[in-house]
Amino acid sequence: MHKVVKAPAKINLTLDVLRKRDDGYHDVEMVMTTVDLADRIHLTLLAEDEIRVEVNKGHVPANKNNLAYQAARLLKDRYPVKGGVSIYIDKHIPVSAGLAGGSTDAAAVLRGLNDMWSLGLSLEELADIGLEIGSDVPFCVFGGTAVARGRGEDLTFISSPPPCWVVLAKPPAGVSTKDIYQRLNLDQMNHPDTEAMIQAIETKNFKEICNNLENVMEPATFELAPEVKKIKQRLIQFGAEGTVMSGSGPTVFSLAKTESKAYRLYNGLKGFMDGVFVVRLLGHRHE
Ligand SMILES: C[C@](O)(CO)[C@H](O)COP(=O)(O)OP(=O)(O)OC[C@H]1O[C@@H](n2ccc(N)nc2=O)[C@H](O)[C@@H]1O
Ligand SMILES: Nc1ncnc2c1ncn2[C@@H]1O[C@H](COP(=O)(O)OP(=O)(O)OP(=O)(O)O)[C@@H](O)[C@H]1O
Repeated sequence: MHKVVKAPAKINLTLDVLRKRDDGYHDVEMVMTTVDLADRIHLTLLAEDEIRVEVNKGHVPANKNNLAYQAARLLKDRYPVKGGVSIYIDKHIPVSAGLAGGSTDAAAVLRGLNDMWSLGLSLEELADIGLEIGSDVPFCVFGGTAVARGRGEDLTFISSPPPCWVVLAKPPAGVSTKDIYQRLNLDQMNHPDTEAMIQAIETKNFKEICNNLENVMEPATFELAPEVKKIKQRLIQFGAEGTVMSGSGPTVFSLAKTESKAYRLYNGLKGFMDGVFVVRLLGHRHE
């Protein structure tokens, strides 16, 4: 049996960090949504008890370190599954970008294998399993638009933002999520107005969504990788309606109401860097 599952990237419209917890993680409050930039996960059932991973990009691990492998392993170890699976990842989402590339691949494997192995698990149960892999996995199991709290697993779904375009700019800078969390100055940060963002989304007010984009991780990432700040400034100079960094970065994105506006930003940036994408905001849950 063979199946192809789409694994879309996420962006953080707001990202707030509230406190450090005793378990080493932080309590967050963030508004997340999905964009139409997706990996495609090819799943093929195997008769032998083996989990194989192949990726069409050299620098992504094709072994047990791959989050997609870990998702299959957790299901296979926990449920009475006969045989194994071959996972081929057709990667389109930039890696280590703040777009949850690995997490969404893991989530797609959970959804796909739940079906193919007839496990009958609910999305909530898959999300619980996903949290063992990473904090962004539960959201990726559902997709859509949600306020994520706790470590990121406490999800409240809200309506999708109005249709719009997203220009993503991923500079080559490498930043570690763990490192950025550790560098946050929790006593001194510009917290987003999460309620105002939720209101703006619920009322489909594009301008207010743009005005409320905010990410408390920006100062820490900008300090480590100043080019990320430069890209944000460039997008603002080019007339972007709203611009912010996604996750711990280094991807910065702008929202654009029209395709022509999105391509104006794209063409402006392309002169300076590779790694620029124009995609649509998805915002709705996986079918
Ligand atoms: C920055 C975000 O991408 C925003 O969506 C997420 O909060 C990070 O999600 P992720 O990459 O799935 O993170 P994980 O793989 O669970 O954790 C990586 C590291 O980030 C830190 N971490 C992560 C999530 C969280 N709520 N608090 C944390 O302090 C921890 O040091 C952890 O060791
Ligand atoms: N399926 C996968 N796709 C991409 N990277 C993976 C995958 N599995 C494991 N990794 C490893 O995870 C690391 C982080 O990659 P990923 O693309 O998930 O980061 P990210 O977009 O910053 O995630 P997040 O937004 O959740 O913090 C990479 O260094 C890579 O080696």
